[in-house]
Amino acid sequence: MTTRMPQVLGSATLETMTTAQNRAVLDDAEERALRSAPAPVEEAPSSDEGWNEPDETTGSYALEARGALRRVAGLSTELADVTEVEYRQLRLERVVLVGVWTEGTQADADRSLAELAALAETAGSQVLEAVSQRRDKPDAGTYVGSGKAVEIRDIVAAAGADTVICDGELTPGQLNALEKILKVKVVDRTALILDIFAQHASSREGKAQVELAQMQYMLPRLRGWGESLSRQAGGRVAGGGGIGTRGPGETKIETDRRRIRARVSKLRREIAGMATARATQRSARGRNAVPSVAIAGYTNAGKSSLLNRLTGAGVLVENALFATLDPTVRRAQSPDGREYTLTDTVGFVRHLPHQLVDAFRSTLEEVAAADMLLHVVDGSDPDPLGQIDAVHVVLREIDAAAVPELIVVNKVDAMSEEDVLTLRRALPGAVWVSARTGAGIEQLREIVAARLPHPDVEVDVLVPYDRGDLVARVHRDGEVLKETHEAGGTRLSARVDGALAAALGGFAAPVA
Ligand SMILES: Nc1nc2c(ncn2[C@@H]2O[C@H](COP(=O)(O)OP(=O)(O)OP(=O)(O)O)[C@@H](O)[C@H]2O)c(=O)[nH]1
Ligand SMILES: [Mg+2]
Repeated sequence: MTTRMPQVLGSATLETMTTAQNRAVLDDAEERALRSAPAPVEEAPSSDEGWNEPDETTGSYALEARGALRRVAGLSTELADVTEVEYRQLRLERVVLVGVWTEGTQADADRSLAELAALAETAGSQVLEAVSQRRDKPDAGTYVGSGKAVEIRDIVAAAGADTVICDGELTPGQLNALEKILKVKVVDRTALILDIFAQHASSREGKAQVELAQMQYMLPRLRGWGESLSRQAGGRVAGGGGIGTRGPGETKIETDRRRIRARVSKLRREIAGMATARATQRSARGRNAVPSVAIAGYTNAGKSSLLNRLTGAGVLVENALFATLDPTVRRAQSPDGREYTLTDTVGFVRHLPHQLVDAFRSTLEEVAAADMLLHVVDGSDPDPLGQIDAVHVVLREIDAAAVPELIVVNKVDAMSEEDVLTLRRALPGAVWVSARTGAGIEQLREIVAARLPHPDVEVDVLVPYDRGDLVARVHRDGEVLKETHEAGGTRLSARVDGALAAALGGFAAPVA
């Protein structure tokens, strides 16, 4: 009695349209798309591999398709081009924030919304209102539940907002259903963070990584002509759309999907190439046995400020979330003269979208490959311990949990004495600094120096005065325990790595 195929599509009709051979390569959605497919309106860029798939360009339906209705360019509200992804077109200007909290205290919920507000402002929008709701779990259909959604609609209308941002990652269905009720654009936290990353990416690698993450986010959320394919493919055929709107919309979606998939694999290859280059640089540094220290931590904790303070790097510091996306490597020197590298990295956040962790994996490898981690925490934040937990979650995800970590509580200048005392009890092993005033920085340098991996060969050598280069190398790469100047040269007792020990091999000091 009931058929799964939409009624307008008799399989007999399909049979007459396509050859058996063609049908073999078409999936259900493509078949439905072809049924009313207009001639392709635009040409795909030839560089996008995967675009010229046989089912797109060959087959007996081509003639039929040419006789079908053509879409008139410029009247469609859907995406004109996959590179203009949906959320880039968002104008997040006047927004209302909506949160659902399922666990924790009211204060936790408020903090989460305050962070969402900071994210929204960083993305360039003005926050008009924020509402949160306590539920056992988000409503599967509308995230907040349909009754609450109606209340929110009134708030949105009264505030004159054009966008609602939900504090979580919503399913495409939830986003759709909410938009229907609220009558404004609905965006989730993941889309918001992706938007900030897109605005801040500047290097070729950063841009490619952000685009990859955006594409991954967008794939399951493509919509055409106001209806989402996933709703239709899921069997719940939308009532209002009708034959004419549904078909061409789907065609475009399938086309976009293919192009996005092709773009995703191209981006993956590009990013892998750039990651290889960086891994080579890293292993070159490794060969010289220069210890590496990575600065990681919650976004806006002051990581870049700390790098600047420790090395005079001149890296961008901004009171904005995710100001830094590209890793910056600088040389630093310990008080005893040993060199090491310091790497500034992208900041973390609670529930960092998995698409971003995945796309930025190669950048984050800098952290996993480091000898030591300076985990910078904003001590003036209302919830520093929560930030530390969130950072640990991401560190585990990128396999960096085993790297020795030194907690650096920053912004002590902005903390009350009481807060310092409380936090000191919770973080007994931490170093306390202010990148702004310089307080605690010397102590930090010393602790870092003491914790750097120690070269493992102890030597006692007499280096002739014409080999000042070797003495300099010992100072730079090794650890000098004792140095005296004697008639025959510089007498050094030091700890060095294997390569340097070999270079010093011929200068063993005479036993006294
Ligand atoms: N009061 C105070 N503010 C600081 C201190 N260190 C950094 N800041 C401020 O904190 C904000 C963020 O600093 P950044 O160094 O950009 O922080 P980040 O961790 O690199 O941030 P992202 O790259 O965005 O993740 C800026 O407004 C800094 O001026 C400090 O010791 N005290
Ligand atoms: Mg930074």
